[in-house]
Amino acid sequence: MPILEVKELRKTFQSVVAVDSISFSVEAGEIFTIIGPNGAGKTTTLEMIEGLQTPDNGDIQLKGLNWKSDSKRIKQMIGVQPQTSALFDLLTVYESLDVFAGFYERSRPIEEILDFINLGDHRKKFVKTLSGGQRQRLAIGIALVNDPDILFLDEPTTGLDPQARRNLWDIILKLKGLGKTTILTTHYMEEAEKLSDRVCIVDQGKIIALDTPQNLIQLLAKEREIHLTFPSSMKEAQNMVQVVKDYPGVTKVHSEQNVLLFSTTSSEESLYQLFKYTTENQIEVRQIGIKDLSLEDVFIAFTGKEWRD
Ligand SMILES: Nc1ncnc2c1ncn2[C@@H]1O[C@H](COP(=O)(O)OP(=O)(O)OP(=O)(O)O)[C@@H](O)[C@H]1O
Repeated sequence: MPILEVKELRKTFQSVVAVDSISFSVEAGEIFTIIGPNGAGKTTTLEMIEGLQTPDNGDIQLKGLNWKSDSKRIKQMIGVQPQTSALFDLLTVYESLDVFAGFYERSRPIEEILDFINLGDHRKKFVKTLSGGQRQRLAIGIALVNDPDILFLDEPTTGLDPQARRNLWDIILKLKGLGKTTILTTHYMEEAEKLSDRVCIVDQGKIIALDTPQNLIQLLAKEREIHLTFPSSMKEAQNMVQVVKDYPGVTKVHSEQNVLLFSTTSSEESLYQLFKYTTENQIEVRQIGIKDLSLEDVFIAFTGKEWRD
């Protein structure tokens, strides 16, 4: 049984359809990422699952329980990362965790959480003196106080510098090591690609693609762009255009100075023939490149729009 099941979730605000019939399920232990541009409906979706907003329509099951009849049990089972603006500036790191732990019947030892979020040395620091990354780590610690099975992290790395973002990635991956299920939202494609078991791309309240990052990229990977750089003369690159254009699967080919560029739907076969030809004819190749696709390419392919961070 999935740990979370969402069916045909819908939420409107006056004339705005924020979430438009979204359905998905998440297995225990997954890092499941909802990614989409500003206003796509990520926070609204998350808040409905967290019980903070009531859907107009649809069904949410957390370990088979629903908010209407089992809210007390669900609250013990989920961990929600608070907005860092909701932290109390005049409490210390330790006190912040202690206050939140008091809200629950069962809590994880605070020392263990401090260690987990790498704030052990800062336990006596006031929240107002923490860096952005440290605040976000504290917010994850707060989500962990009741030792939940499922954690909800809403854009935990927005606004952080690259190093602080990477430190947070390490913590999110450690959550997986503890066996937790994490539902994450982000604006950052690279983050979704690095962390997620599965990625759900949303735009204008609808799911436009849902799969593992690798499968999403694979969907588009049928055609690859390959480029070959020859030592200096333009002659080889120009001559090779004539050779490569007849290879099976080649859809486009041209040369730019000493570089040959082509697209092919059967990259292995094309490369095999190409290297056979250059070896037999003793043509030196200086560099070869195959363009890797990213989740960003997937988004553009599905929506026809440029990705906007
Ligand atoms: N309380 C509200 N009242 C009116 N409109 C709302 C409200 N909450 C969200 N919306 C609208 O619903 C749509 C989805 O918003 P939501 O915050 O869920 O998107 P998001 O993907 O989380 O965006 P962001 O990345 O900017 O946080 C937006 O058009 C937003 O303006």
